[in-house]
Amino acid sequence: MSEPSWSDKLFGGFRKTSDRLSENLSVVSTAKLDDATLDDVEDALIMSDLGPSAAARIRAKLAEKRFGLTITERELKEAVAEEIAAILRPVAVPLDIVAFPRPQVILVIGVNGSGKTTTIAKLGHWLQEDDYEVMLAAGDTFRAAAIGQLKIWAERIGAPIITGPEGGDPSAIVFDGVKKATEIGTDALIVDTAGRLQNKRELMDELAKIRKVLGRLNPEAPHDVILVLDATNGQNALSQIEIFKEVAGVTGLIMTKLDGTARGGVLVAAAEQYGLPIHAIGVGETLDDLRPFDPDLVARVIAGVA
Ligand SMILES: Nc1nc2c(ncn2[C@@H]2O[C@H](COP(=O)(O)OP(=O)(O)OP(=O)(O)O)[C@@H](O)[C@H]2O)c(=O)[nH]1
Repeated sequence: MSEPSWSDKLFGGFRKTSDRLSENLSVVSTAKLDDATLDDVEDALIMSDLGPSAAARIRAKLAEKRFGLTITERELKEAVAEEIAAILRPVAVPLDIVAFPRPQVILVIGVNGSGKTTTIAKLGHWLQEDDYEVMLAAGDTFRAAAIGQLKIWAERIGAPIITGPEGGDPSAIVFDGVKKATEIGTDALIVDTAGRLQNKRELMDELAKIRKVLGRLNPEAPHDVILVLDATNGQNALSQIEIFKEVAGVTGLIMTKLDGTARGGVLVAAAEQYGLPIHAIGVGETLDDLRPFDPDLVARVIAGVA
């Protein structure tokens, strides 16, 4: 049997999300696009985690283009897909390795369990496939388990890793990482961090210290601060963006666990509300399950017309 194509896999992963939106939109069936129908569409979008702001925007666009026309369910879904794509396109920004001098320093933050460690490994693997040399740094020194897990992933992808003792100073590890990466000409240094939100002050202080230490080696670093979000958290993922944006200067997002959740609509809410680049999406637990963020395909999959 041949391997499922990427869009089949994406569609499979997003099935619960698209089923939910389809089900919510099907209340509309063939109908005249009047205020009452538009209300139903807006409610369906909100119930599917797209958020009130994206829902209002999509409603307004549908009204602008088709008010008073009779529309089939399929046409409605096509039209919704088009408006979702319009929201997603501006934030679909691939992660480019452009730092000069090398390495490009990529800090990865996110609450425990968001998929941060796995995403670091997947991202490393992805960059290696594009012929970049990658190094990892175990800056989450808060838990020994985090260091151990990252070591295992580093071995699996065959990337060097900089570690320190549990409870050690993350900025010292990052410093060592940049020095070593510079010495051996590594393209990207991907840094795991302890993304605890319980204490904003501590997190801010820790990141400020990392920035200060990095600044001594390269004022441009860190080049990227990527927030990893777990889509299954739904609206809660949005409040994490809000907080991390404020305390950590997030430059981009990766949303994980889009496979098997009905809450993938939150991707659209995040794009609409925050406008931060979405570099990639995670749709599974293996190394190949980090994927470029294709806004048109994702929009069609969410709307159930892929
Ligand atoms: N289904 C699915 N599972 C994922 C995805 N990304 C990560 N996971 C799983 O989510 C769990 C948590 O992932 P980790 O990478 O350990 O998350 P973390 O944020 O580093 O968590 P801690 O190690 O607890 O801080 C693991 O079981 C991963 O296999 C994804 O895209 N899809």
